[in-house]
Amino acid sequence: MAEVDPAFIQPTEFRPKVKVIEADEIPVIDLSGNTNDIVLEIGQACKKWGFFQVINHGVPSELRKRMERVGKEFFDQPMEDKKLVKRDEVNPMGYYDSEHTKNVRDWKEVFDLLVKDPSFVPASHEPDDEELRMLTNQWPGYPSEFRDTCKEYAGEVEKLAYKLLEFISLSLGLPANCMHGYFKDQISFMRLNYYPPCPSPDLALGVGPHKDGGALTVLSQDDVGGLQIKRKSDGEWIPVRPIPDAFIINLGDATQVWSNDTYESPEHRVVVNSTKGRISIPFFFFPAHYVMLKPFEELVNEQNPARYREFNWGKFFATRNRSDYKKRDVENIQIRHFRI
Ligand SMILES: O=C(O)CCC(=O)C(=O)O
Ligand SMILES: [Fe+2]
Repeated sequence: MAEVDPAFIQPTEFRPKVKVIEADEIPVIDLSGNTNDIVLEIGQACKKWGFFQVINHGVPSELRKRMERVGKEFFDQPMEDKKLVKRDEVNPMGYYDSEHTKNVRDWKEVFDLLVKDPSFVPASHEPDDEELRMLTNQWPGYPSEFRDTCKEYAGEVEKLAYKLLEFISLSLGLPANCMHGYFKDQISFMRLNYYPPCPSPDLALGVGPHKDGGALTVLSQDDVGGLQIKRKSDGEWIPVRPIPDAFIINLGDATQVWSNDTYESPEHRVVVNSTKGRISIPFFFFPAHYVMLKPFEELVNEQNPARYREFNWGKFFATRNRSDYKKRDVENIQIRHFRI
């Protein structure tokens, strides 16, 4: 990716401004404190931003560094070696460098892996097609510790994801474990993102503006920076400052639906720069394919009726993923399409 091919060029309204706002910051929450305080802080952060960072989260710092190192070693290989584990129409897991967000190509390379191997997802987005497809991981031979490190890291981050789900449930006034059952056959996946230096960071984006789909995302970023969140009050793009050893948490569409819009799935994007490559590792905490998404009954009443009709998470996921391979002319599916 030496110079900017027209496929990467964002429409004018999506291009990043060179000057960014530094004043406002998303909250940093210490998970070693008292549960009531944590729940209160998480509730406030979810309402205002849908984004926060956590420290003292229980994931060993050494493991995270190891994960970042093996990820970097993988991406540093020649392209022909990375292509040995390239994803294709049959297996969407593995390496690829041509993802599109909103039909513009992202300036990044990616390696995707399932947290549960195998995972089962709908074979197609067609509503009446009940066939399932089995997804499995493919692993690179180099670096040799890649597979074990990914598994160990995903296991630790999964524990953190469950813990966060409990805090979020409590912050909505719901029982701590009210969402656990949805994740028994979770289709969560983990992604290693590598954003190479870009000769025209004013024209392209690492990831275009989007919302994450699942319950929540647990994101590790290195010290380079580039993630930005769209501030609800004025639409400004606010950078999410790298904090050593903190994880960034953002809510996804499923939580927006479950909470009946008490919380929103925030829009975010990634800007790139001309000098430094960047690694980030999101863990997308996704329910099982058969889960039907709808607002929790406890959060619905006459004054506050359900804002979404019930829909199947697996079909939503399958419909969204259709746009990954090629440019499409139609807008990708969004939860607002299920609004009542
Ligand atoms: O790289 C990042 O900081 C965020 C990436 C992201 O938003 C995504 O992969 O969904
Ligand atoms: Fe995202």
